[in-house]
Amino acid sequence: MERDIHPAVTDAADDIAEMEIRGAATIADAAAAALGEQAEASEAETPEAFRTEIRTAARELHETRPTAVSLPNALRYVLRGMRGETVSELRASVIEGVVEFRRELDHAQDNLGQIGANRLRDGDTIMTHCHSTDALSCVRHALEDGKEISAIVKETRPRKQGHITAKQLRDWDVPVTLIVDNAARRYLDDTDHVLVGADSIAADGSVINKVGTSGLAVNARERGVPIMVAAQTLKFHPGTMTGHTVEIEMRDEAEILPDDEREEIGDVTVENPAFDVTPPRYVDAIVTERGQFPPESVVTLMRELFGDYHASEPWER
Ligand SMILES: O=P(O)(O)OC[C@H]1O[C@H](OP(=O)(O)O)[C@H](O)[C@@H]1O
Repeated sequence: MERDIHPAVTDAADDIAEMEIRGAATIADAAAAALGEQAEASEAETPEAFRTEIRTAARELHETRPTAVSLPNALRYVLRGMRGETVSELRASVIEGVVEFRRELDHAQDNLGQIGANRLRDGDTIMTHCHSTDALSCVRHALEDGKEISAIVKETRPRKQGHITAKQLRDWDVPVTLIVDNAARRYLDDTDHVLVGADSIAADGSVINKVGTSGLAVNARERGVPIMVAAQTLKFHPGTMTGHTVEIEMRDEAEILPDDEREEIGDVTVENPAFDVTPPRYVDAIVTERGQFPPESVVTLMRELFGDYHASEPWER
């Protein structure tokens, strides 16, 4: 069956695993697009062969990274919409589902951005962690509303995605101060909002985001700086409604300690968790395309959105 998988799927899966494609929303978008290419190019001769092919492709994409729930949510969206009696009907339904999913994702990010922008005042300084397209959508809308925004950007070790944020903000003419992660507490005194994204939001309102978010949130709370999480509902983790926890991805040690440096230090254990969990009490608002929510109340919206969720995933059948 493996040979029927389109190169667009294996390439997307490799790029997601290697973080050439990264960021929860971007990963979801790329995975959906790859499923669309699989459907388009499929040479399956029977409906069952077609279904198997799409499920196999979805499984390959699913196995890349475990934490951002936007990925399984995207795959589920497309696979649940797969219907028809013939290969061509099935193909059309998958392609249509992909187009619809990607359109909704763009709309959600745009709507969320407008809602998040309403929280920002003219002249505010934000502090960012990592690179989040949902968070940047809030800044973009605030700028479009004519507000002046400045940014303190944490570089975000070990992969320094803060540089991507800094570049985007500079392209929008936003004044940027880049700091090392360890300087964050000092600069919170100059910050009006901490603004971050999310890879997953749990049913209790916990925010799973790039490692370092929880420490930043605790420090911000101590300093009285509000913490705003920009996360479209695609980031809601349905499994957490039924007692599952969100798996935290452990990445390669070499991201922290390259081999040559390791040789100098000697035999040490290196741990490289990519994400951490910020408890709801440190978060002021979760901004979604459906409005802003205190973290403790997201479960109500999750029930509405995932009411029919059950643990068996469509790509496992
Ligand atoms: O969906 P958007 O808002 O773009 O990004 C959400 C989150 O995804 C990223 O993870 P990684 O860099 O892929 O490990 C960051 O943790 C970021 O906050």
